[in-house]
Amino acid sequence: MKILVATKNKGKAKEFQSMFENLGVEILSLNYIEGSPDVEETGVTFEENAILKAETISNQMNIPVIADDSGLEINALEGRPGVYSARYAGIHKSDEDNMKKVLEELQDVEDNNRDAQFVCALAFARPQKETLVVKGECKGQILREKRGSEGFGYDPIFFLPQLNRSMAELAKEEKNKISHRAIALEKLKKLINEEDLLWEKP
Ligand SMILES: O=c1[nH]c(=O)c2ncn([C@@H]3O[C@H](COP(=O)(O)OP(=O)(O)OP(=O)(O)O)[C@@H](O)[C@H]3O)c2[nH]1
Ligand SMILES: [Mg+2]
Repeated sequence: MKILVATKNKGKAKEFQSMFENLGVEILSLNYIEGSPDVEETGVTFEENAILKAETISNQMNIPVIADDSGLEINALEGRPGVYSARYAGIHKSDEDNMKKVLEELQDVEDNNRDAQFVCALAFARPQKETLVVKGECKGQILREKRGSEGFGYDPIFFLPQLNRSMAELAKEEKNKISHRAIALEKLKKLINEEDLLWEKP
């Protein structure tokens, strides 16, 4: 079985592939589809943007599609970068630039006020069926400098106190057990299962 994930982010696509591996599902991302459009993320919430991406691509291709809209919310920055996480330092800036901006903004913020969470909304859009939407969160703290080289995005500056490591110091199997994306995906699988049970009733 193949599932299309409406993302151009290679880090996300890899994590989905890994999380679906033991189910025998192959994940395709928009990087495989020539000329696939950039869906404009005009929503103000993660859920709105996930629905926008999933429904636009599902309507265009007439197939079921999962989309992920995710980001980092930092309490001391009133929830920023939030839905702007991918473009926090500017549209064409890199993960490095985004991390640098966050670290600079938090320079004078005390260690006990650096709480943050990663948030992931997943939308599953299907032709002629209601779109399913779920959300997962993972709590941590923002470090003062990068640690580790796994993962993507802000992982090197996101510290998990309960594991005493940064997200970028976790092996992919470990991240894919505790991450915002893993938690959201578990919820989505549950919803799909419940739905199947409903449909299977005589
Ligand atoms: O360290 C991180 N570990 C993660 O696990 C993670 N998940 C999301 N993020 C950040 O949030 C943006 C999403 O923005 P986003 O949902 O719009 O995705 P994107 O624009 O990169 O790709 P697409 O899916 O829209 O095509 C990303 O670029 C990252 O900066 C993460 N950072
Ligand atoms: Mg995006």
